[in-house]
Amino acid sequence: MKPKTEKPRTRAIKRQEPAAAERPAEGAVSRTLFIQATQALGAVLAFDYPADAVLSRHFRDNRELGHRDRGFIAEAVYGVLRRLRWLRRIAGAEATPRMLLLAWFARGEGWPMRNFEGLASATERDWITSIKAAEAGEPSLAERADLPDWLAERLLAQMDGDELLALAHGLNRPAPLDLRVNLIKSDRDALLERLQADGVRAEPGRLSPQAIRLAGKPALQKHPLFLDGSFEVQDEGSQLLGLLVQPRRGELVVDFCAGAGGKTLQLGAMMRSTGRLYAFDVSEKRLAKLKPRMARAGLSNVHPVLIAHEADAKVKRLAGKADRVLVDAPCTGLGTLRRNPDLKWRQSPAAVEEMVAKQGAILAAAARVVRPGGRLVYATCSLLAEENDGIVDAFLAAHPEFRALSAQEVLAAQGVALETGERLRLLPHVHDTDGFFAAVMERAKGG
Ligand SMILES: C[S@@+](CC[C@H](N)C(=O)[O-])C[C@H]1O[C@@H](n2cnc3c(N)ncnc32)[C@H](O)[C@@H]1O
Repeated sequence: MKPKTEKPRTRAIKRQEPAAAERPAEGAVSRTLFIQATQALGAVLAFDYPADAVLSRHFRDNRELGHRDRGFIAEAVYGVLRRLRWLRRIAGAEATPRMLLLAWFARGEGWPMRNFEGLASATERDWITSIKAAEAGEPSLAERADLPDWLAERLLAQMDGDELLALAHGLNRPAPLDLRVNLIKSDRDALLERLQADGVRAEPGRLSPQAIRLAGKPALQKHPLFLDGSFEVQDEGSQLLGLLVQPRRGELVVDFCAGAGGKTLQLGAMMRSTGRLYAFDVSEKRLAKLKPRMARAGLSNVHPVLIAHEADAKVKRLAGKADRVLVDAPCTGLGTLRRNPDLKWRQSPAAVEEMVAKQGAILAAAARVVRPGGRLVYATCSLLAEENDGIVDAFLAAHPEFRALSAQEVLAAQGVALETGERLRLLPHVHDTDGFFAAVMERAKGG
């Protein structure tokens, strides 16, 4: 079963002002805020919807929550999601959301006992004291990695135990905030200077020449440079996928799985708003989100096209015509666990199987759109070989008219020095980006 993606429901709870006696010690939080976090966590742990959607709903239903309170709740919920397996080991397999949160603050955040006064009952405080001692028994590798067994097993087929732990550690750290400069409106140095002049702590990205990495997570949605389209938020790793496509002015380019257009906007800007860039997707809702972003970015070369499926007549009409095609395939998203830690608990072997079938079909359909001599890029934000090399190997075996190009060489030609070999593999603990995979292929001139 694929996890659901929309419409979470959480119960609104009334917020009362804490009585003087309830006020927290320094570093602690109020009893009311803790109850809010418990409610939000309970809703998230149903795993019916993505955690970010459940939290947004919770905040909409509880509008009195201020910026700091929201931050506290979100961080607490994400903290528990990242370390859920470890916390259940400490707090018990049947631990309630409240117990998980108490265990998280006691062990994960290392709160001293005085922070629990006024927050937890005497019985709970006794329990917290007991769980502050080390847990019994040797944890398994999957428990240490805080991954479900099935996922740890698959990753262990691709790497050794030490690397798995290093990867898991990288996936359990919060992701930094990266921006991509819009090349038709600004350049990186100029944008950096303007942001820094506004007090935004920022530095050039280390991998993508279009990237700026921010210190902390400033809210920039109302910043004039965001509103005038000078930048977009885009993970630096994701930007490298756009570089692999390397679109040029005047070309016909297809972003086959465009979604809300994270990469479409980058491709459109690299084309300097010339040529034709088709943004295909099966989701009307996601494509609708692309439209205001295109306008803000000042792009007039993007054509969003809603398709029913990959074999839609609108796709077939472009057969053999595109200079470049990007397939940013739907996937399990396991490379984005830093941002979406709930995914490791919501995905399943059955979901992987379903994805693999879909990915193969989409890649084969997208390949038909590539002109002879044109380029095809297949990418995912998954860590699993079956969604990555497995799809590309099967595709190349069945399509002798396509040959592999070296991702490393394509990037090097654009000034990106990355020892990645033929296929791009980005990993959080190595590159400090989300996990990404990409393969670059070219259709033979007479193919
Ligand atoms: C990884 S997301 C794309 C993210 C997007 N490229 C970005 O950079 O923001 C995969 C997208 O594939 C779309 N999709 C799923 N099945 C598809 C199909 N058969 N044909 C085209 N797009 C499809 C999904 O709706 C989703 O938006």
